[in-house]
Amino acid sequence: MPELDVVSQQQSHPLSAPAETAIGKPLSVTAVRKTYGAMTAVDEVSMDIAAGEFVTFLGSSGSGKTTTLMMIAGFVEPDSGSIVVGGRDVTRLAPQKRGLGFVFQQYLLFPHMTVGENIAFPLQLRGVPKAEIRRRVGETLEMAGLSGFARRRPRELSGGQQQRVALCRALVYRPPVILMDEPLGALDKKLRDQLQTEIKRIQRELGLTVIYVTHDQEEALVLSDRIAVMRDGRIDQFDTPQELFERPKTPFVADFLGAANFLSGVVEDTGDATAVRLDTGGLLRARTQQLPRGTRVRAAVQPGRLGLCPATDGFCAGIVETVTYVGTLVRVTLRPEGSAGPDVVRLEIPAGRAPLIGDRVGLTADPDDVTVFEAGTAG
Ligand SMILES: Nc1ncnc2c1ncn2[C@@H]1O[C@H](COP(=O)(O)OP(=O)(O)OP(=O)(O)O)[C@@H](O)[C@H]1O
Repeated sequence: MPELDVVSQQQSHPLSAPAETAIGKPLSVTAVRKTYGAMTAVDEVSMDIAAGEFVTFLGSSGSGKTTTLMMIAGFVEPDSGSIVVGGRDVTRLAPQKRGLGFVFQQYLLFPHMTVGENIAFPLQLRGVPKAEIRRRVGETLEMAGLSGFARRRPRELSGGQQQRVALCRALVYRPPVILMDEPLGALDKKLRDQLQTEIKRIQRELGLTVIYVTHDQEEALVLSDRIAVMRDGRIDQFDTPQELFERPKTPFVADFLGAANFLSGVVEDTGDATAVRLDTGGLLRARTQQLPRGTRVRAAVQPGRLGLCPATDGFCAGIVETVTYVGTLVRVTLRPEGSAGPDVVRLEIPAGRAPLIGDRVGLTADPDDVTVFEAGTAG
């Protein structure tokens, strides 16, 4: 049984603990709202997060990610709505009474304490006996690859090491839910990739529930079981990375996650697929949404889902403007023919099929990869 697998993995882990303390708890946010004067920072956000799930709040600056996280943490009081962790309503509880762990961008380590003392601190607060503290600090350092660093002070560590200590300090008392706000934001890409892998490994091994804030799409895609895409204090869509890519519910989601191409047109035919007569003249088929004939629409296609064909065969023809090699892929930009289309269409295709700059080519797309939005849909 899968549940037993999770428990047995945990028991073999250095941070092993009874299942009821080590496995993450579910969390429900219901209609939380926060205003600052006339500004609505978070507008009736609701979500149910399962035990052991890794959820990311993704959105541009000012979309309400941090405010939502801070309401869950207890540092910001919601105007209305409720927050329930593991069946307990914590909406009006002080942060330290919620039993949650935090890791923020600024590591917030105590500079006068050693690494070991920093990690021991949350356990001391909870009155854990000294011998037990020593054991748990040692185990946590080992898990984070920091054995041998216990006596150093934070200033004697690199940024990545300090961030790992901050992670250890959040993990050491085995909180059922860990909240992370751009914890890797200050680090360079290589270190970020490495720590992303570690965070994910630890989260899986301990079965923790994690809520993670980032504005970095790639980071969200790598880490998350589900992503809440936020805009203007609301959740546009809360789904798995695959669903967000394949079935974006708004143009904003299509654009934010994949830098989609948008092509305008009018629904000409419905049936097995929706046929869209594009402003550039061609016919594009989409299987995703049925809209009445004559509806003005925008069709979204991700760059990786477009293919090249002879200029006369595709739904759109154009001239290749740039070809950029990115490993085994090439990024191609195409200037579509006709004055009514987008300025440029972006494709990402295998390097072996790269066209030449100046080639006149056509575009193809599988109807399953085309999402159609009514023109005027927000975003
Ligand atoms: N204490 C505050 N007083 C007034 N306005 C605030 C306060 N905190 C946040 N806001 C506003 O609420 C909105 C949401 O802010 P929030 O920090 O939640 O966004 P965010 O998505 O986390 O952005 P970022 O990625 O830039 O951190 C913003 O417009 C912000 O200016």
